[in-house]
Amino acid sequence: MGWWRSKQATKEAVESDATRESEAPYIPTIETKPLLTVESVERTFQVGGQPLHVLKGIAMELRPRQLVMLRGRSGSGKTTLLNMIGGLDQPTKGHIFFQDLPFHSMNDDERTKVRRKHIGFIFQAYALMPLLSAYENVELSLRMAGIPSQEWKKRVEHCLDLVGLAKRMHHRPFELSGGEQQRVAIAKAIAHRPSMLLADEPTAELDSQMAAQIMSVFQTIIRTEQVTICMTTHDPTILEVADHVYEMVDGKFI
Ligand SMILES: Nc1ncnc2c1ncn2[C@@H]1O[C@H](COP(=O)(O)OP(=O)(O)OP(=O)(O)O)[C@@H](O)[C@H]1O
Repeated sequence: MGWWRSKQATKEAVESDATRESEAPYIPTIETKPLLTVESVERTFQVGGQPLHVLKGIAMELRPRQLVMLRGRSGSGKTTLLNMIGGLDQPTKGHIFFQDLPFHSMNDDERTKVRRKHIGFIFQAYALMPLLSAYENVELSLRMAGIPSQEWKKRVEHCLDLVGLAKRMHHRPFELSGGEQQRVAIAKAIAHRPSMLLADEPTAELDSQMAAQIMSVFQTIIRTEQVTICMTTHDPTILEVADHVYEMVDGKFI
């Protein structure tokens, strides 16, 4: 293809994109107000009577429908930070606002209520009930969140369909592969429609193909469920799908 023709092809592609864009409804990709704001956060543990400074002044933001990754070596403080973002732990110093709610000054009961309604968690080791089927595992999370029982069936089926497991919903965890179990855990974590999903090393136990499937499911649920995802990882190969990567070294971002 000559220079002119390739230029013409590009022009046509741009014009047809522009036409599609003008027909599509306007959906802003990134809203301006952050979902979560972390300001000057420090976390110190007392170990054997000595202070251990694990987080040393962290500032970050999560915006609606972003996929954000925390990357760093083992022991750098990623899980400690994720626990704080999810309201499971509180900073020694600094502020964490989930929307307008000050996680740093709210008590355990107040944070638990926010967590149950608005946050979903995914762990490295799936955390499924071994005797319950995929369907029953997801249903359990709706029951725990206090969702009315008449809504369960539709929502459970929808969530399992989203993660590509509609045909496996009556399997128990031991009848599923590691990647499939992690996808059930994702369905379980999004069932109550949280606005934020936190995942601690969700791909660590999986081979690269299964890890790629999990990242593809994350991209789908950001789009369809309007969720924001913050995850920790060691894996450099999955970083390219992130909207933002925070690199942590010894309790600080670099
Ligand atoms: N409750 C605690 N009490 C004392 N020390 C703690 C506590 N929680 C975490 N630490 C210490 O804080 C440091 C950071 O731990 P953290 O689990 O946040 O690291 P990480 O980056 O998530 O590591 P990994 O990738 O191995 O999970 C470690 O030295 C750990 O021993």
